[in-house]
Amino acid sequence: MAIIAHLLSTTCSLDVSSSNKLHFKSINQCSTPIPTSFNMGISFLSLKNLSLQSKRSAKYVIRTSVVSMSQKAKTHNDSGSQQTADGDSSRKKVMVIGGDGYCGWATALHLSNKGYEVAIVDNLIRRLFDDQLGLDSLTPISSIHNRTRRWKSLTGKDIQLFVGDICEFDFLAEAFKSFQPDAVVHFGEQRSAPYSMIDRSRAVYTQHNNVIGTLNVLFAIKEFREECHLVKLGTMGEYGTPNIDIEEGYITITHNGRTDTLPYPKQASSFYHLSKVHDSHNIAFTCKAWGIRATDLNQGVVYGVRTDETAMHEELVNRLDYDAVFGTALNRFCVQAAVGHPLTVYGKGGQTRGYLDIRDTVQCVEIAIANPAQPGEFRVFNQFTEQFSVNTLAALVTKAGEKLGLEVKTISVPNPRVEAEEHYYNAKHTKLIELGLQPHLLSDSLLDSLLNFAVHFKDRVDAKQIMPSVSWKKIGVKPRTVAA
Ligand SMILES: O=c1ccn([C@@H]2O[C@H](COP(=O)(O)OP(=O)(O)O[C@H]3O[C@H](CS(=O)(=O)O)[C@@H](O)[C@H](O)[C@H]3O)[C@@H](O)[C@H]2O)c(=O)[nH]1
Repeated sequence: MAIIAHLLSTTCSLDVSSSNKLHFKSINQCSTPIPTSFNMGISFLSLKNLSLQSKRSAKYVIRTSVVSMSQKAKTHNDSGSQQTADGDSSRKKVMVIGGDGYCGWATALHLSNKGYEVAIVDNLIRRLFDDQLGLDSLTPISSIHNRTRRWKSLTGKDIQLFVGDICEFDFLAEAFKSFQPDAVVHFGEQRSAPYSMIDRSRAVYTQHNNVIGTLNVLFAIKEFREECHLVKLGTMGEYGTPNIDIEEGYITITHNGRTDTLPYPKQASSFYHLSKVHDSHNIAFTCKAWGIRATDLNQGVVYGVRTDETAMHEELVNRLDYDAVFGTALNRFCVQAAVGHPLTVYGKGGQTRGYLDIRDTVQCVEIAIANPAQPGEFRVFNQFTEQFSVNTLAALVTKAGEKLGLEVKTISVPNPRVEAEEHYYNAKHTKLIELGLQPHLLSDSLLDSLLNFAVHFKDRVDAKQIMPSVSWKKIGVKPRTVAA
């Protein structure tokens, strides 16, 4: 281990192959440059003694936990099983890109628990964003290596790990050829709207990382694994807030006497949300042109932290963001209530979105994988279970907080975003239900447990991270640190 640690702190690239041989390549040989935006932005950022150069050597490739023969030979009767042509029972292989993040980690464990053979692909940059901006998860989270080791020791199940950047095609190609996935779940994107609106470099980074990463995944499927089903995390934010019902991906329009079913109009409202629109177009095109099979999961705002698997051990605990850059509305409100900070409703608070429990995120992805799209099909599911306005969420958290003896106040914060604050919103979300989704609707007990969770960790809250400091209108070209 000491040797490996030393090597990682130098400018070497490391590949631990399945034959347990170590392969070294110089970074110059194998990597494309860090996105320019990062090179530009980094010197302005508070790095809390972090050595960026060593963090950047996350451009190495580590592959661990090769599935043992004995494990392969086991019979699985759960949803991860499939019959091979010769009648052998083997497990469906799922590559979870972004498997160290909030939704990705919970999903990787869930699929592993259900009998799928899982590999996580991740460049660990989400952890670097926290270090750059001086943020931290409410919950203490273990390293990805400790996470997967703990999972193995608790369940006997291996999760393979490929640490690297999917924007580097060579890395992704190696991971594909080595793991040979039957399905790829792609969470590996910069997913914060405020992050994408900090400055020019973050806007460019977000679109480069998300669009190029997805393009590379599409090329990898075409080149190495034609039958592989792409399950891509999109967003309900692709649709914006039109004054008509939102359909699931497509709308049938009659115009000048002719009728066609067309992609639903996209009106995204941040450089992040726009990156998902661009992804959807690229995926739709490659389904048509190359026969890729894909499901775009237009997910709403996720809340909650515990899933059956992450609750098994403290080293498996998921991250929970409450800061104004990565924290999402309901999670933020629960943490705010726990520490006595007024709930931060932006503007008039009539902003309505689709929401879902993280336990339903993992269920939806499992359903999509178990019911793959056909070759050439670009399928779109709206992945949320209930709609709420921000004002309604604040009222629910106030009521739940009071039951626990917390005094909860709400303030109206000048809206840092450009978005409608009062609008019509009615989005369809029936396709996943038809395939068997059993929603965990927002209940008093979930709010109680989320609030209790937040109270438990309240000493870890940095109150300076709660108020928003990223403005949609003030975004400029100058790289900036989001001041705490
Ligand atoms: O303290 C807050 C935080 C948010 N909001 C409002 O709550 C709504 C939702 O904001 P959010 O930060 O919870 O969610 P958003 O930025 O839309 O992004 C999150 O939810 C998206 C789904 S959706 O919103 O597009 O349906 C995912 O794609 C993203 O990855 C995820 O970060 C917005 O109108 C926002 O203005 C407040 O009023 N107060």
